Amino acid sequence: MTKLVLATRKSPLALAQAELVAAHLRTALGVETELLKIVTTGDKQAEWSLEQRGGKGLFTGELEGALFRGEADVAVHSTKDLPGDMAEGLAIAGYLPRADPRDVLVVRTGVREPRTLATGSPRRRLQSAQLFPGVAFTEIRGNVDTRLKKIGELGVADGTVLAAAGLARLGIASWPGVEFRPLRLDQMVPAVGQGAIGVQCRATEAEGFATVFDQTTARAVAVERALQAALGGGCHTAFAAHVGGDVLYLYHEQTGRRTVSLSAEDFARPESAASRILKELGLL
Ligand SMILES: NCc1[nH]cc(CCC(=O)O)c1CC(=O)O
Repeated sequence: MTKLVLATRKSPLALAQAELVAAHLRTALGVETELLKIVTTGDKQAEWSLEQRGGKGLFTGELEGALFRGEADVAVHSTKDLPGDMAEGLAIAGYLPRADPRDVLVVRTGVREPRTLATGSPRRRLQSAQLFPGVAFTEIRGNVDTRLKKIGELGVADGTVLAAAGLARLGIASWPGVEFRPLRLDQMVPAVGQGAIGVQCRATEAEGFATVFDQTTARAVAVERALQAALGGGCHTAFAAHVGGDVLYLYHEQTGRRTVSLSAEDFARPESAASRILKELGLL
C-alpha cells in the first residue's frame, strides 16, 4: 500500500492525536502516513464565542473538504467535535481505544469550592451549577495550556473544566498553580464521543478499515452519536451521553442526570435504542 495522507488540525492536541493514529495505522496496516496540517475556521476564530456563532463543524469542515477533494485519505478528529450528522459521502473508519472519558475540575491551588468557573460549554455549565450551587461563569478560549495559564497565573476565574483525555494526550499530569480533580461520570456526564479519537474517510473506502480500529469504542460511540443525532443538537447544546460498559449516562437540561442499562439489542440497533430511550424520557 502507498502512503496514506492524514488530515489533522494544527493544535498541539490535534497533532498528538494524529501521531497516535499514524502509529496505529503503521502497526495495524503496515502503512506509513504523511500529515496534512490544516488550520480550521474554529482555530482562526479563537476570540469568538462558540455558542454565539454556532459551533457546528467549525473544527471539522476543512478536514472533510480535504477528503472530498482527494487531498487526504483519512481525517483525524476529536469525536466530540464531529457534528452529529455526517457529510454525505464520508464515513467513520473507526476509533482508537477510548482514553479516560471523564472531565476534570481544574481549580487554582487552595480553592475548595469554585465561585467562578471559566467554561463556555452549556453541558459543563449546567452540570457544574448543580455541583457548586451559585457558581458564576465566564468564557474561556484557547488551547489547553492557555486555559491552564489563565486559571493558574492570571486568575481569570477560580477554575475551569477540561477533558482528562486531552490533558493526558498532552502529557500534562500537573500544572503550576492549579489542582486537577477528576469528576465521576455521575457528577459530570461527558460529551458524546469524549475521549475517543475518530478517524474519518470517504464512504467508498470505509470497508478497507473494517478490522483496523477498536470495536468496543465503536459500539459505545455509536449509541452516543445516535442519541445526539436523534436530538438534532450540535456539540453546544446542554446534552451529554456516555456509554461505559452496558450503562448509558445521560444528561439533559430537562431531565437532569439519568442512567439507563443497555441490552445487546440496543447495541445492535443504536438508532432504535436512541429513539426509544429519548421517548421514554419525554425528550422526543
Ligand atoms: N472542546 C475541545 C476539545 N475537543 C476534544 C477535547 C479533549 C479530547 C477528547 O475529548 O477526546 C477537547 C478539550 C476539552 O474539552 O477539554
